[in-house]
Order: sequence, then C-alpha cells, then structure tokens
Amino acid sequence: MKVIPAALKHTDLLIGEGVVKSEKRLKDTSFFADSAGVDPDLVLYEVYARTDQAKEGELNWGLSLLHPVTVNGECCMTRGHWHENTDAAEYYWCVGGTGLLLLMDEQGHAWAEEMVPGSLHHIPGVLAHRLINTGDEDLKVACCWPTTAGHDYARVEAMPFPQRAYKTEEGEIEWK
Ligand SMILES: O=P(O)(O)OC[C@H]1O[C@](O)(CO)[C@@H](O)[C@@H]1O
Repeated sequence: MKVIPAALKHTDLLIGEGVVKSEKRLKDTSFFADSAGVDPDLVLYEVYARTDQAKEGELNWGLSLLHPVTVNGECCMTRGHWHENTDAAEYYWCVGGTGLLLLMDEQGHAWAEEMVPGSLHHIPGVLAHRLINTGDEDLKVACCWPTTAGHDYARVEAMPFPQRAYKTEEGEIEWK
C-alpha cells in the first residue's frame, strides 16, 4: 500500500497544494456604512482557498478568517455574494470564533444563522450569503463550493442586505 501525505491541511490556517491567500483591507471595500476616520489599511478578512480544479463537478475548498474588528461600530463582515450559478450550493463550517451567517433570498428577505465552533451551514444556491464576526476572536469558517458556482457581487450591490450588525461598547449586537 502506498501511503502519501494529505495535499491540504487545516492548521491554524489552510495550507498545502494550490492554496492561495487573499486579503481584504478596508480600502478595498465599499460595503461598510461609514468608514470615515478608520485606517484604510485595516485588514478585515483573509481567504485561504484552493480553487484551481476547474473541471465540471470539482469542488473548491477555502478558509475565511474574519478579524474581530469593527468599522465605526459595524461588525467585520465579508462583501457577500450570490453565486452566478444559482444551482450551486455551498457549505460553511465554523471552525473557530463566533458570528453570524447572513442569508438573503431573491425577494430581499434576510435572516441570520448563529455560527459557533462546529456549526455547519448549508447555503442553497438561491441565497445571497455574508459572514459577520460578532465575537472577540477571529471567526474561522471552512467553505466548500462547486468550481462552477461563480461570484455575483453586482446583484448584491443592486439589492443590498437590508440590515447591518453593530457591536455596542458593552459587546451587544444591534441591527440597524
Ligand atoms: O467574496 P466574499 O463575499 O467577500 O466572501 C469571501 C469568500 O468566502 C467564500 O464564499 C468561501 O471562501 C468565497 O467564495 C469568497 O471569496
């Protein structure tokens, strides 16, 4: 029997064959309500992903890591998107930290699922999705989605998520 090491590994991060890291700083975003006076170089989140298996039927795997920072009170969150292919679902698996998975249907109705270490979230292709870190440590979410899904950001810009999560000085979450 030939035994070989696994090509990918979750350590604190995701490492291994084909993994590419991308980083989102405040200056790369336009989806926070008010970023005035906040350091434009503030790192909001990082994505470590293997997305090089282009063949139909293949899967991407990633780790999104959102820092416990706020932007004038607004919780750190991903840009959020629909899939271009609305038949393509996705799984999110919270591996660390606490937060919310904000979901929105095609009519603009939104709700959130609690994310805690171990929680597993199935996202049907017809729902827009955004991660929000509501905790005091990094929110780490492993993600698996079809290579044919694509990201549709324009659709979220045309119909934004209707509510935003803010953290009060007492650490409470308020929706506005
Ligand atoms: O692209 P967004 O909406 O900022 O989300 C961050 C990442 O999370 C994923 O859903 C999984 O890593 C990617 O598709 C996406 O790049």
